[in-house]
Amino acid sequence: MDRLLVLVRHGQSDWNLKNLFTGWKNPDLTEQGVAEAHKAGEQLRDLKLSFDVAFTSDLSRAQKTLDIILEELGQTGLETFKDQALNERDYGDITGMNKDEAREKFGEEQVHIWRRSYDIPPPGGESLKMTAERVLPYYKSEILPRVLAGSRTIVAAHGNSLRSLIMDLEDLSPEEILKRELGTGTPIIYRLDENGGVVSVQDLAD
Ligand SMILES: O=C(O)[C@H](O)COP(=O)(O)O
Repeated sequence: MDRLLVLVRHGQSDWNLKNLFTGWKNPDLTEQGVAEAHKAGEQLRDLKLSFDVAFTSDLSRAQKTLDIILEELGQTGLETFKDQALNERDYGDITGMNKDEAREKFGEEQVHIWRRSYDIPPPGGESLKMTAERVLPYYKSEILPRVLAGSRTIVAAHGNSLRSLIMDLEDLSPEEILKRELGTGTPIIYRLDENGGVVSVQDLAD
């Protein structure tokens, strides 16, 4: 049985381009982001992959990325579940702030801790651990059972909601996930065993 799980971070958004902390805000894809989504769809098509079910967040940059990918695969109208459990990490009070300006105001090290530490949240926002605490229950109750039943599954979501899932899938330590950067619009292809363990992983960025 093919237990296929493809994860893809949304294409570049307007606020990625402007270098702003985005979190739960809802900017659109840029032209480059749209192009990245088309490329992701082409890459999956070239690998002759298709899907039985899709999952995405409540935010339009991820939904549009998924729509474009499905269009490239000739699969518009595929059964799709949208849920805020897959939303980006909430950046709290620093949402909307420029990342360079935040470094000037709070210091390089503090901003790095907010962005990449495991369990220290930005003020009023979510740490990666808190993000995992909503992503993983949703993954385990809604997504994984379908993958294990043989439904070929694609998940279009966000840098940190996907990092929290990848940490669990690949059994990474807080130190290891710290260094894991996900490219915009770049699919990662997993094949799972009957218990949900990873048999193979192919990051199309490599
Ligand atoms: O929410 C954001 O600003 C980005 O999508 C992810 O931010 P990060 O690169 O700080 O994890």
